[in-house]
Amino acid sequence: MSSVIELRDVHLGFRGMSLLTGVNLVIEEGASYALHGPNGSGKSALLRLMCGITRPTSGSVRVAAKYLDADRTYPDRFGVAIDGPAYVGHLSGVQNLRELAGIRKMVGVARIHATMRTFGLDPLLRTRVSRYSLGMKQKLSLCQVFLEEPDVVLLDEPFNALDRESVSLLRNQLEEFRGRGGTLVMTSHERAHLDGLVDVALEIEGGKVNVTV
Ligand SMILES: Nc1ncnc2c1ncn2[C@@H]1O[C@H](COP(=O)(O)OP(=O)(O)OP(=O)(O)O)[C@@H](O)[C@H]1O
Repeated sequence: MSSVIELRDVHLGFRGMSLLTGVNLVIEEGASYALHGPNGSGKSALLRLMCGITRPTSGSVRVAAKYLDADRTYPDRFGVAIDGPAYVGHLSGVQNLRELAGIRKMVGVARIHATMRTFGLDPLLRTRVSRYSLGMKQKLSLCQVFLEEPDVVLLDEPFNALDRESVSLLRNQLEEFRGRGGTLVMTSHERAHLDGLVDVALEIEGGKVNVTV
């Protein structure tokens, strides 16, 4: 196995407060990780570090070269949902995804519709996203993550606001993603949702990350 992300002696602080204090962690290709810890322990902050949205105060975060090229600071082939859904409120769900797909032109309308159906969203629904329910916004965010068939997926509380059927749809999608060798790191306060979906459980405690399974 090769590593996708390596954190070496990572410290992260804000305004004199230390959140992470010497994190050493290797995310291996094709493995799935659960990231646990109490509210405010730094789970989202760690996910942001892993994809380069934020930089550590000290230490290093290295993403495997195959996901980066010379002019790239944000890794390629990563699907990330960390800080809640990002969308254009006055557009419909399908219009939002078409805008997103238009940036890289990797996928067409058929793939957009199929992805929406995977998560239980109707591609023909014309409701603007600002009027979507919380669960519908969450599903749209998951569509954004999986639309271009990423190799590495980082998800912060992906089961939030999902009803039972949608939880099952997401679990199916994550199983399929694992089945095709994807690398996954995700948080969930509802540990049962992750049953059978992860190889390694990580726990943030006192600014450090411990492997618990
Ligand atoms: N950019 C930032 N500037 C200042 N403080 C920050 C920043 N990012 C995170 N924090 C602080 O770091 C702490 C940890 O936040 P984080 O969102 O990573 O926790 P979490 O473990 O994901 O929590 P939860 O379980 O509630 O989602 C919080 O107190 C937060 O306010």
